[in-house]
Amino acid sequence: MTAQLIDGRAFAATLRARVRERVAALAPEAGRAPGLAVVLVGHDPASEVYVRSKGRQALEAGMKSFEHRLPETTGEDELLALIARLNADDQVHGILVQLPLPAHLDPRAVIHAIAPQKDVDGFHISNVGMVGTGQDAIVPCTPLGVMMMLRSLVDDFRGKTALVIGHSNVVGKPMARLLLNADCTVMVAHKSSTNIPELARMADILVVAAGVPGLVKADWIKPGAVVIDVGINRVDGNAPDGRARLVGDVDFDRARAVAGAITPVPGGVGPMTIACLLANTLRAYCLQLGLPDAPLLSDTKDPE
Ligand SMILES: Nc1nc(=O)c2c([nH]1)NC[C@@H]1CN(c3ccc(C(=O)N[C@@H](CCC(=O)O)C(=O)O)cc3)C=[N+]21
Repeated sequence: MTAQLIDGRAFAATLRARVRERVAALAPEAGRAPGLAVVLVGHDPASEVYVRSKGRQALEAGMKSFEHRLPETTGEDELLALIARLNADDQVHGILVQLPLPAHLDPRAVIHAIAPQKDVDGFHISNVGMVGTGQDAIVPCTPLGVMMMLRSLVDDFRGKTALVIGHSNVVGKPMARLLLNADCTVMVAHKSSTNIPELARMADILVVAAGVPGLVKADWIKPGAVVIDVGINRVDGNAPDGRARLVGDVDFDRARAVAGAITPVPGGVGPMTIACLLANTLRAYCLQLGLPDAPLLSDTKDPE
């Protein structure tokens, strides 16, 4: 058997088109468009790439994009003052502070300074707590994108068993909560747990967000399982042009022969993360303006 490839670029393109249509219908005048502010402190080259593509995709969706690039040496007071201004700015409906922050800045203090209704990353304790208690809230972009892809493949989460490898606040923990909210049976493993292979073999749904290239071996995978690879690791060499290439946390070439469906890296979860940021910005806009907030992709089975 060869696994079905889950095309994250196609899902993301469909979601972006739906966001664009909804924005055009809700805010025909540019002056009233949803606005996304992205804050980048310092010069992490990978972060700069994401900031640029977020800004470009926001504009393509008919939104306004505000970029704030601050020097590496920015003090916490200065960053908190910027967030206070963005919280008060009625052109800004979504605020994302790019992580990781330089070591002298406390990410918790910064995240919790963002108004929860503008927290399009879904990292504020208020949104985290709402999702944790099964309430409607702004959901972190990566797990949201994963749920949208899973919904197209899994008819009913009841009776299904999932393993999430990695328990970060950004991916693993919210991922586990969303699967629980969908009535899945959920296991969460630390990446260095010695019994991961046995746990994985029980999983109908395997979500890997460990940041370890090739961690998940083909013989850990239950035949026919849905495998979602959240890892984005840069490894040197091997690309035809000798440059660094991206690989996931799953031994993809061998896993393909066992899994029922699998996401590639690149072109899997990554593009959905950015598309979900736009969806969250639209959602935040609707919440702030008291507009109805209809589902975009989560309720559909087919990305076409
Ligand atoms: N507050 C905050 N929120 C984030 O969501 C956030 C962040 N900080 N810091 C950095 C990480 C990283 N991240 C990615 C998003 C999309 C791709 C993506 O689209 N990747 C492409 C490949 C891109 C390439 O070629 O480099 C793919 O997987 O196909 C990757 C990484 C969001 N992050």
